[in-house]
Amino acid sequence: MQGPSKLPLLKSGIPRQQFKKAKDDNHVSKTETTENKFSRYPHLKRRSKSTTDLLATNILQPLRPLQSIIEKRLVNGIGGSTIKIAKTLELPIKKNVVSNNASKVVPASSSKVASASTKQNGAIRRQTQKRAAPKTDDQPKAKVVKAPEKAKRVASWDFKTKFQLLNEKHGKLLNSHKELQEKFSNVADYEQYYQKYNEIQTAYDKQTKDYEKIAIDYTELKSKYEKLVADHNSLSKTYDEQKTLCATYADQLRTHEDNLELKSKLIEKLSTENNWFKQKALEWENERRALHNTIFDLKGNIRVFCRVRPAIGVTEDQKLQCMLSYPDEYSLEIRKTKESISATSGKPIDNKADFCFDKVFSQRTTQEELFQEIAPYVQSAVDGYDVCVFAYGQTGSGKTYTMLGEDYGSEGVIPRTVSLIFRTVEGLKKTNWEYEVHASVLEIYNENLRDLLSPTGNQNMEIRHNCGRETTVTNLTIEKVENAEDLRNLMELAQKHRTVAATNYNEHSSSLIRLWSIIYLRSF
Ligand SMILES: Nc1ncnc2c1ncn2[C@@H]1O[C@H](COP(=O)(O)OP(=O)(O)OP(=O)(O)O)[C@@H](O)[C@H]1O
Repeated sequence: MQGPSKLPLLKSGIPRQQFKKAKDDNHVSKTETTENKFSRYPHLKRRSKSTTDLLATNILQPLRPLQSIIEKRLVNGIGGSTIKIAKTLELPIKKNVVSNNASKVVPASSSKVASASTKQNGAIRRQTQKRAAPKTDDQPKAKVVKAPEKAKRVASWDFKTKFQLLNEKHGKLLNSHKELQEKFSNVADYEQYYQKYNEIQTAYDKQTKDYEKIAIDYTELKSKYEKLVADHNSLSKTYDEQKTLCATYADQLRTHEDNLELKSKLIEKLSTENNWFKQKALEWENERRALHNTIFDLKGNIRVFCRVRPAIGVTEDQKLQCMLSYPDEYSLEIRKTKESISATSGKPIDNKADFCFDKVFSQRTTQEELFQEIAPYVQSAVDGYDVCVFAYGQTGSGKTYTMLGEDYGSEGVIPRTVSLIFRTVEGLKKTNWEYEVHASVLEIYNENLRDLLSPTGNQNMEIRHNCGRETTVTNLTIEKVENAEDLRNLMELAQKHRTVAATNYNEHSSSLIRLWSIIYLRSF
């Protein structure tokens, strides 16, 4: 260890080697420092300390709150005079602050000019640093470049002048403070900006909510869009299939159209032939009618048939009084079972009788077989000729059974005639014939006429014959019938009226003539 006592001391009492080191480190001025002077003039040092304390208490301390503001203003480019004041007052000044004036605060390595200026004013700066060092050890140190103007030298003991200078600087600081206050009046603008900011924030929040809503809608729409795209693809596929199908159908349609054209021509040809055949059929029909009528004329206009009904209420062991035999289809032979002897000659009487008819129907003849013989007359009626079919015989002989019949399968002549008429008419309509069928039912009893289709049974009726050989009955109900069912209904109605009227006369009287049906056809 090297103790300080062994080093040569300077006049101020500082070891020379230490002083030299301080000088090299630029911590100590070449000239005599204020501290040395104070050490030489203790009374000045005491006065100086009390004045510095006074300044620090009364001037510097109130100005401390402005320190940060001044720094900000310096950063924002406030004039170099403020920097000077700050430097003078040893206020901590931020680095990297560049002023437009001659005085600058710059980084130590940023400018050679700054270094040169620092050298020129090294003494003053070192003095200031030395004074300020004990007060603000923890404050950041700033490299201050003083303006090149020559500072007014003030004697170190002339505290009055220093105080005046400080007062002037204080006044300048106040002015600066005033300027700053004026500039801080822009706070109102900031409030407006803040209000504007709030409005913008509110609008931003609203826009954010709208955006979120739109985002949700967008998601839904996107899913819908994707669904629609899928549907579109499906429909497109179906459309393509249908298009292909349409093309196939179009080809088929063209083929059918060609076929249709051919068939139309064929139909036209067949239609011509059909008309020819219709014409021929009409001619043949007229010829047939003429031949049919000729045959009936040859057979005779009035034809008599005989039908034998089976015995009713007779058992097989009971012996009948007569025997029937049918030598041929036109003859009927009746023979008595008991021989009788002539009272005059005493010889046996011939008990046999022979009858001839246009046709004989035995008791085994069915309704169908009988109608086969009647049917040609129906054809004559349809051909336009007058035809009358009636049954004659004693009571219980089977007239009603033959003409009307009984249950299903044993229908008589009239129901079968009705069915045949309408079948024939339907066939003839195809050969351009038009038919109307009318029906009436008339009963004659003791020269009195009764209309069986009228509920009141019209009494004022007369039979009249005109020159055209047409026989009519006045006030007779004539109903137009469209089909077989209509005609059967009319016959049921006539049967009903007949039953009511039967109480007024003798049903078994030979004076009763019942014209069950007068059916006439009108052809065009
Ligand atoms: N061919 C037949 N086959 C079977 N039964 C028959 C035949 N003809 C008639 N009959 C029967 O004889 C009975 C008398 O017949 P129907 O009533 O037809 O006689 P009718 O001549 O009409 O008598 P009326 O003049 O009194 O009215 C009936 O019971 C009927 O069923």
